[in-house]
Amino acid sequence: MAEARRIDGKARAARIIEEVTAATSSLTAETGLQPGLAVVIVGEDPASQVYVGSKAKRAVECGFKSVKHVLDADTSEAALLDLIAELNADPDIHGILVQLPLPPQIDEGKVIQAIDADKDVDGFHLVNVGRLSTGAIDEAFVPCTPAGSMILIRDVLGDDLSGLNAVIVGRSNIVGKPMAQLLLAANATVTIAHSRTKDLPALCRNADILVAAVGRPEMIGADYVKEGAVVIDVGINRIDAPEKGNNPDGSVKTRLVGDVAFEAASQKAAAITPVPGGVGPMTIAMLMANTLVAACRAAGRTPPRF
Ligand SMILES: NC(=O)C1=CN([C@@H]2O[C@H](COP(=O)(O)OP(=O)(O)OC[C@H]3O[C@@H](n4cnc5c(N)ncnc54)[C@H](OP(=O)(O)O)[C@@H]3O)[C@@H](O)[C@H]2O)C=CC1
Ligand SMILES: Nc1nc(=O)c2c([nH]1)NC[C@@H]1CN(c3ccc(C(=O)N[C@@H](CCC(=O)O)C(=O)O)cc3)C=[N+]21
Repeated sequence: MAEARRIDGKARAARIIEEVTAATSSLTAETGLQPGLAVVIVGEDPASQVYVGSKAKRAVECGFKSVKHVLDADTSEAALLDLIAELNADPDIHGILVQLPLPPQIDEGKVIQAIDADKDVDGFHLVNVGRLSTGAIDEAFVPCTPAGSMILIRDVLGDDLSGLNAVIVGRSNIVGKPMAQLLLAANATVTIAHSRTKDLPALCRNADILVAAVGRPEMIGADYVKEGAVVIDVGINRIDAPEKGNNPDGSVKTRLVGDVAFEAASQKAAAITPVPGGVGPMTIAMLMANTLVAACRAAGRTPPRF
């Protein structure tokens, strides 16, 4: 079979950002309301800092008010909950994102549930999880990574996935489970695999749609891929790249790879997302889309669909 089509998540994300920017401009012109996004980061994890930085940059591009709160790594749970209460009460803030993971002294579940469900642009609050899993998708905030992945899948296969087998590798609350809900809502036959799954390659070879959200660099090789499958690589793994030489400080340079061995899997897939430039940019675009939706709802307007 011919080499797979490379799904350009970066270009697709740029189109979503354009749509969000246009819709924001009308919302602000007609109602005077400017969408506001607050991003909260606890600690100095440099990888997280990069994501938070690009989120803030995109938010400004969209015409949002963007606020970033960086708290010390040793911040107490109580102090973080106080900040969330403040943001919940702030009428200029429509979306709140608390970057995960949080340091060990803070209970992540408690923090997520403290965010006003109507400002929960990550879609992690139990109310939004419940809406998604009961089919009230239009009222929910859908988690950004699965929502972005779903757009890429729909671009290739259309809105109705009837008769198609989807396998998701990974069962996290932020990626695997909501991804399964979206695929199910689109009529796919869904299987969720994880570290206890028996004979994973054989299971994956049954997938017309294969979503890898494992966190293991290039684990999904050609032997996991059905001929003609659509492969969505959610994984973001930074690995040493000695071939690139060293940084000025003597440390070895790194590169980003997904959970899928891209070249090998491309020989069998019909379409596949790269890393970088695949799901990652879509995640950020959907965060902007969710923030716009939150602001539209606050203004009593029907939000656009993405
Ligand atoms: N592109 C983006 O925007 C985003 C990318 N990511 C990336 O996606 C990946 C997954 O993230 P996340 O869901 O948070 O990760 P988690 O670590 O929460 O979950 C990983 C899942 O993979 C399963 N798993 C681990 N090893 C194996 C294995 N050998 N075989 C089968 N299953 C396995 C685990 O199984 P078990 O439950 O049994 O332990 C678990 O369900 C990471 O690389 C992360 O960086 C995450 C969020 C956004
Ligand atoms: N509350 C919360 N919400 C999140 O959505 C969330 C989080 N916590 N914690 C961390 C993960 C990870 N994540 C990514 C977002 C964008 C890229 C992204 O844009 N990646 C670029 C490359 C970026 C680079 O070069 O480093 C790409 O794949 O092309 C990656 C990863 C969101 N996450």
